[in-house]
Amino acid sequence: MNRIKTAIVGASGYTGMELLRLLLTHPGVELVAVTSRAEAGKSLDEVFPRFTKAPGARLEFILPDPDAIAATGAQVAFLALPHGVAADIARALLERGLKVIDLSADFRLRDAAVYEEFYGHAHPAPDLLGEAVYGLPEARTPEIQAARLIAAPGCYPTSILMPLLPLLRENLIDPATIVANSMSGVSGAGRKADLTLLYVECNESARAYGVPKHRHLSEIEQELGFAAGENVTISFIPHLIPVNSGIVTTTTAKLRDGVPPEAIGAALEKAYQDADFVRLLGRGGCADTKNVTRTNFIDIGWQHDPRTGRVILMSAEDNLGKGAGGQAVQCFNLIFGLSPTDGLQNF
Ligand SMILES: NC(=O)C1=CN([C@@H]2O[C@H](COP(=O)(O)OP(=O)(O)OC[C@H]3O[C@@H](n4cnc5c(N)ncnc54)[C@H](OP(=O)(O)O)[C@@H]3O)[C@@H](O)[C@H]2O)C=CC1
Ligand SMILES: CC(=O)N[C@@H](CCC(=O)OP(=O)(O)O)C(=O)O
Repeated sequence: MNRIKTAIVGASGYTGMELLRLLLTHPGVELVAVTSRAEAGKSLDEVFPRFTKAPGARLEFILPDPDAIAATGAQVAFLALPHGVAADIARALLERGLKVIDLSADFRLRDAAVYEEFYGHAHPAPDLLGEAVYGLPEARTPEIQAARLIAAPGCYPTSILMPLLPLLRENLIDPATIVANSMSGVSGAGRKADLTLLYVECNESARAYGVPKHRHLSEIEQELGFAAGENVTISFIPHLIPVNSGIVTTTTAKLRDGVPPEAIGAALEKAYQDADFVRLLGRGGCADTKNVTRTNFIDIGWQHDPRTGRVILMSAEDNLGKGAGGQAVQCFNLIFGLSPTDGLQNF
């Protein structure tokens, strides 16, 4: 079988490293380019000794220059770059005939004005927003299969949208009552020097941040709105906790009048019973990050509180896995007609 010639742009960061972990042994992938400005000229195993015995470990980092990337024959590029930077490189690679799977936030929103409101600068490529597909595979399989440009969802949004979308589509909950609390490991903030992310600052610390308007609210509310068929505004409170990776999210919302609690479990089963990477824990199942880190799974449990009339949804994923690199590889498998689980069978 011809393997797909693949580039990772921004391969020296945390999501880039997770993509390397998944793609170096993916049966359908030939890794032909990895980029980093700081590491250009060094080989993968020099930068990441953990990959020393992996096939392709001697591949050298190059600069993130679109011509140089295209010259390697790459057919597809994963962009693991900061938002604001990814859009220009995406455009240049699309113009050179590559497909692009962007892990940044640059193409997740349909409305450039909402991007500007939440990201604080004008959208760098508003003309491409119309064709980008929000890459949540369980919700958009046919669109992803046909796409040239994928916007892989954010880590928090994935953990919030996966349990809520089936309930909103079936009109089981009141969207105005949704409250989501998430806790994330520190790798969610990227591999960068930042005083607040130093070991001593984080390792005995747990705190909320980004309140009341974390930038992920923009895509969460966009996607919830599509499912509900109306504008949706929610409360979302992220927290930083002292683990390397993993996100656990607890979301509550009021059931619509007359909806029996069992309808929640039935809607989740209907949506995800055949999904390769969703594990339903049933009523009372409390999702735990320890069961999902280093995998592409999202675990989802639920409970009903008769005192408040609220459903409680509990989800856990790896922010670098289902929240980023793993989900991007799921999209890659769909685009190239590969087996959905290729490269992702880590337990
Ligand atoms: N970490 C996470 O859990 C998640 C992250 N994401 C998103 O994925 C993207 C990557 O995140 P993450 O891996 O954490 O980030 P990192 O900061 O860990 O890595 C960023 C990468 O981009 C490169 N880079 C940085 N600035 C530029 C630039 N101006 N031009 C070209 N290359 C650049 C860096 O290498 P160098 O500086 O050497 O060029 C590095 O390889 C971000 O958009 C992030 O928001 C999405 C979901 C989850
Ligand atoms: C713990 C932590 O800092 N998490 C990051 C998650 C954001 C992220 O990676 O998301 P994008 O892909 O949308 O940029 C944050 O809150 O900014």
